[in-house]
Amino acid sequence: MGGGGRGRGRSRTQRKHFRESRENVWKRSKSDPNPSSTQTNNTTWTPFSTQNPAFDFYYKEQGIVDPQQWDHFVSLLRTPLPATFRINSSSHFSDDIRSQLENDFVHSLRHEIAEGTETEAIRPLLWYPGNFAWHSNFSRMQLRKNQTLERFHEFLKLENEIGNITRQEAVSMVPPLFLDVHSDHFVLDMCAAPGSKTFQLLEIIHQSTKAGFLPDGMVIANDLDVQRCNLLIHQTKRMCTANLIVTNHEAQHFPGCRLNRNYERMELDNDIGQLLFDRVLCDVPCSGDGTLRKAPDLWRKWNTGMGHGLHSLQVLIAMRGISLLKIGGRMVYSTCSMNPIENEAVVAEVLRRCGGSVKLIDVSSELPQLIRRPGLRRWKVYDKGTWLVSYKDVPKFRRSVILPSMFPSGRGHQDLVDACCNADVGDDATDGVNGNAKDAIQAVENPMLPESAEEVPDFPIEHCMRIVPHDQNTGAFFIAVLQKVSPLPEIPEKTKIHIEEQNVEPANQSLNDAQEPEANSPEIAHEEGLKAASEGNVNDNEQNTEDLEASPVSCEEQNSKETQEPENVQKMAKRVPGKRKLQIQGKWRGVDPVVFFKDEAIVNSIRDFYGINEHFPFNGHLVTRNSDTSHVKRIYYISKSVKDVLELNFKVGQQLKITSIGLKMFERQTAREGSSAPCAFRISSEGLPLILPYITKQILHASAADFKHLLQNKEVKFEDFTDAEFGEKAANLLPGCCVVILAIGNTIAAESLQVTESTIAIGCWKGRARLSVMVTAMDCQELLERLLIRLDTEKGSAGHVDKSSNDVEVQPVQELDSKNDVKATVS
Ligand SMILES: C[S@@+](CC[C@H](N)C(=O)[O-])C[C@H]1O[C@@H](n2cnc3c(N)ncnc32)[C@H](O)[C@@H]1O
Repeated sequence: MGGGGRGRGRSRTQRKHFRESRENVWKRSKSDPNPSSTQTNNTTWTPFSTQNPAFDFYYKEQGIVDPQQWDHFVSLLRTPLPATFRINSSSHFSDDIRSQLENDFVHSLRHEIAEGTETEAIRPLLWYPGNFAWHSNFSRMQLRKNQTLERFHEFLKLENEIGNITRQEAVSMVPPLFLDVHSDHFVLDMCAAPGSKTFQLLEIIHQSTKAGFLPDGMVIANDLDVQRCNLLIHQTKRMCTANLIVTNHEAQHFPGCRLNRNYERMELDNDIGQLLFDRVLCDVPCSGDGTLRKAPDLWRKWNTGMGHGLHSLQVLIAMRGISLLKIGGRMVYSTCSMNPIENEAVVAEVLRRCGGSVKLIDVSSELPQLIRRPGLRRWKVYDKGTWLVSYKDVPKFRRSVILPSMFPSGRGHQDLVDACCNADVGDDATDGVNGNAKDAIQAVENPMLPESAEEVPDFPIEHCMRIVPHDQNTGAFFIAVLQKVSPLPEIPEKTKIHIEEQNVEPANQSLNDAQEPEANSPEIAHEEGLKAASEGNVNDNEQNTEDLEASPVSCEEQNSKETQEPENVQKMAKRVPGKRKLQIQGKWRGVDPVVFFKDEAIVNSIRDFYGINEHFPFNGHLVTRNSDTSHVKRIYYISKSVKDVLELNFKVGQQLKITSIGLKMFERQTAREGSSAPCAFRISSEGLPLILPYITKQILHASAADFKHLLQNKEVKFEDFTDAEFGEKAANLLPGCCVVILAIGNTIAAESLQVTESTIAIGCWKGRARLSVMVTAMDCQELLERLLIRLDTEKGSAGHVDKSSNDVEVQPVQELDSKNDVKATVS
């Protein structure tokens, strides 16, 4: 999906204005003379009136659509995209959500909206495994504005915020599915922000994990843009995972973290000697023209130069991904662009550079219900008003911009390299894409290039997949699945430096336009995202973080050619201006150190207070973002896999620039009564599901009536609980944090209750006279929904839950606290 900073650098007013102008782009009207408009349930949509003739011209000529399908293709591109969403397959509540959707919305919406038609208003996306993904017949704007859909829209918003549902464009869900991720895989998501695919990868990794356990795998989600990293952190925070590291690197220079060969093998307490991945997702920055349906304003800006400017960066990122892949590992390369220069040309160039060590896999038998088209075998390059069929057609003065690798055969590549090393850069060097004309590479024409040679790739490039809007009413996407079958060939040093440097667009400036659609996608959190992200572990220090910046790479590792950090990192740092310079390896000032938390006194006090049994591993699994452990406010829990990577990172001189790691497990809490609570740390809502099966003290089991009472009132005096015995037990707890579990049926005897994945529990604070709930209003609202569904199921009533007959007061969403945890009002 086209990424890049929509909303970035805009003021609140500018953003509001921007949202409004976007809404005006698709104008709604009752009478529409335009034959290409779409009729949906009595609402007629007039398509955006501005077309881009260059777009039509380019894609018609590239032959991405059969001429007889062209009108259908364009009419769909000009029609708003139907909203799609996915139930979090690893969520404890996914069964509840599914039954709520089926009971409340499929039937009622069909009845109210689509009466008299055969079409269901919402239905499962059949190609998505397990039918976790759903398709609606409404665009996002229809969902927002149509009153009949209001309750459904509120449901989607709430469940999305909580993390049980993710609103995501259907085609954007495809690339992670072709990665074939297993729960024990180490996965790298190279260009991950805003994180919709990262979330999906985490879902897959966690899918069959039992309560209280963590999968063996992990995900590293990386993005170049620090602000988009914050969106990513906000997005993935909803997953409550201990198996994630968020990093902030240029993907093409992602560190290899290879241990010095002289490192004593004996000292390794794990098997990781370098950072290699089972799976790599390479969802690169692109021109984003496959997202026109949700970002029609891109149409105005679209031009062929966008693809040209990104091609080299895309190749570099994909090559780095391949080099970080284990032998036998899979990499998915994807874009939300239809442009062959960003797609087939990149894949073909990667295959050429990898010389047989990487294969393009035929995945036609996977996800059979997903309609896709084969990759193009022929395409042309359009530059300055001319179609170029082969590199030999490129005028000399354009050879800094139009590269051999943009053509199907890729021929001319070696000539370009040779020319780079030999040729003088003359005065005729014109504007390179990156604006540094003097650095532009000059190539000489290869007189040996056979005139008649057919311009097609030497690879089965048709194994790539193109998803187009008019096949299944979606956006457009390009996907290629690659497998590394043997080590990469050694690249001559001279060539390598040249390849690294050629024609790389200064990403932050030029990508902004191209990436706007992604930034405006439904899956992006809005302002709250940034706000909440700052509550993540990006910055946990109260002191000046400048002093604490991660140390630059200091190891003298003897990297293999394959995993070595490209030598020109420092050169790049000198070349790039301002902000980007700060973002080069370990130089970004806002990132706090990651420190293993080893304060035994605190750890023991937590263990004793909650009676956490010894099966829950603490040793080496707790980290903080503050080197002064006496001032630690938050303690994060990391999985064994993340711990192994972190230990490796320390051994190689902290090459990884980590912006977020692990799951917030404990948070310092001071009671209003002063220091009366024996334990200074409360369990955070995010960490509770993981640690719950191991807690033996400070725990209560409430009947549905008392649980509901707590959720509705947030504070309940001990004597006000329906069950007097429960009130008494609550009064007898030690002051401070405690956990209240919803009892099943009429059973509240603790011994008969087993914590499972679907157990509902909340953190509370035991004060002098009352229990106070320590979860957000939004979490309360969501838990009440779950409670009602459970009660309904227990009653055995089939079908619809009539919320109106229940005395639950649901709070309006806008009043909700954006924080995940709230401080309790301690009595
Ligand atoms: C297509 S978007 C990624 C969308 C993301 N995979 C998702 O599903 O939410 C591309 C991302 O690449 C990032 N990016 C651009 N240049 C990059 C680079 N050189 N290294 C790493 N990330 C980069 C952008 O900030 C943007 O967030």
